[in-house]
This record gives sequence, C-alpha cells and structure tokens, in this order.
Amino acid sequence: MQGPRPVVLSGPSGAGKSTLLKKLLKDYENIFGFSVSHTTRQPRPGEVNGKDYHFVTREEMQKEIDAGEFIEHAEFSGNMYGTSKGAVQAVQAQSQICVLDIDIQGVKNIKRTDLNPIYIFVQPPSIDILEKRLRDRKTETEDSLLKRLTAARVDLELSKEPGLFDLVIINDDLEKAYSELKEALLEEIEKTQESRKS
Ligand SMILES: Nc1ncnc2c1ncn2[C@@H]1O[C@H](COP(=O)(O)OP(=O)(O)OP(=O)(O)O)[C@@H](O)[C@H]1O
Ligand SMILES: Nc1nc2c(ncn2[C@@H]2O[C@H](COP(=O)(O)O)[C@@H](O)[C@H]2O)c(=O)[nH]1
Repeated sequence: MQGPRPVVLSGPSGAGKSTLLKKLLKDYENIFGFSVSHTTRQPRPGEVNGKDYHFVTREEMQKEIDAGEFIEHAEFSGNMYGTSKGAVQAVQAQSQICVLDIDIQGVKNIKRTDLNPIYIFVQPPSIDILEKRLRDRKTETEDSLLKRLTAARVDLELSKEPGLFDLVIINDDLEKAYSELKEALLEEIEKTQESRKS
C-alpha cells in the first residue's frame, strides 16, 4: 500500500505555521512526523539542532546540495533553507505523515517532484497583525523583520495562483485555524490510524 500523503505547510514568516504544527505533533504524536530542514541561519534561543533544524554552514549545505541530497532548497531573508531527502525518508520510515514547513519557493520546487503532498497555505489576518506577531515574537532584528515583511507581501500575492494550494487557512483565531487544519487532514489521519490496526 502507498504510504500516507505528506503535508506541506507554507505561508509568510509569522503566519503561525510552527504554532499550528506543534499542536498537531502534540495531539497526534505518532501519526505525524516533522521533516527537519537544514538552514544556515543562527539558532534561536531554545531551538535544538536536529529537532527544529539541522543548523549548518553555507559551505556544508552547498556541498550537500551539489551532491544531490536535497529535494528542494531556497534562499530566504539572507539564509539558505532546504529539505533533504533524508529528512523526509526518516519520517516515512516510521510510517508517519511527513509534515514540511517551507516557504513558497519550496512549494514551487516540491511541485516538480513526485512527493505529492497536500499543500496548505497559512495566511495571517492582515499584514499589520503579522508585523505585530513577528515583533512580539522577538526573534528578529529590525533588518530581518523588514525582509520578512517584504517577503510576506510577495507570498500573499503568489498564494493566489489558482491550484497552487489545496487549502488556505486564515490564522486569526488559533483554535478555529487548528480545527480547519485537522479537518483537512482527517482522511489521512484516519487512514494512518487504520493501517496501524492491521
Ligand atoms: N492565531 C494566533 N493569534 C495570536 N498569535 C498567534 C497566532 N498564531 C500564532 N501566533 C503567534 O505569532 C507568532 C508567529 O507564529 P509562528 O512562529 O508559529 O509563525 P511561523 O509561521 O512558524 O513563522 P516562521 O515562518 O518565521 O517560522 C508566535 O509568537 C505565535 O505565538
Ligand atoms: N524552502 C524552504 N523553506 C523553509 C524550509 N524550512 C523552513 N523554511 C521557511 O523559511 C522561513 C523562515 O523560517 P524561520 O524558521 O527562519 O522563521 C519560513 O517561511 C519557513 O517556512 C525548507 O526546508 N525549505
């Protein structure tokens, strides 16, 4: 039997992808598995190497890209990010639904592969609210915050491309957004739960 379909969560930085994902991974611990990306950005306080990201240098990452070890990679806000084949395989080896948190360039690159995920765009209620959430998160310098807001405006336009996303979730009320996410993934969740029984 073919394994469960992966899930791609995309959306502007600060839209709430990680927040939604953490709830999903907590509530369905053994059903979903996170695809741990590589990045060249510095870890934030509390982030764990190998769990939140594989934190690497630009040289290390470029070497692995050149060796064909990545499904997709992109430059975002002055840093490199990418999904390695190994990250997805590690989740699929556990027969879990693989969840990728990637930017919109990554979405476009994944579309050229045979991964066949469900594509979900997490949208902030407005740019002003996005800016407030990013500022309140206190992870960005003024420079990186402005870069992320510029990228967000582009992403919001690009997300309107017909067929690019299977679902758009507006993350205004967190519980409502989370319910919509669970509803969209219910079929895959049930399939995975059923396959565990047999
Ligand atoms: N519905 C919501 N209402 C209020 N605050 C929220 C909501 N969803 C997320 N947040 C807060 O907004 C901030 C950004 O959320 P989060 O870090 O999950 O975004 P993200 O899309 O994963 O960003 P990035 O792409 O930069 O990793 C966090 O501080 C989070 O607690
Ligand atoms: N194309 C990819 N984008 C990725 C990947 N991992 C994360 N991201 C995206 O980067 C931005 C910024 O993330 P942050 O952790 O620095 O705030 C965000 O939009 C992520 O979705 C990846 O492997 N490929």
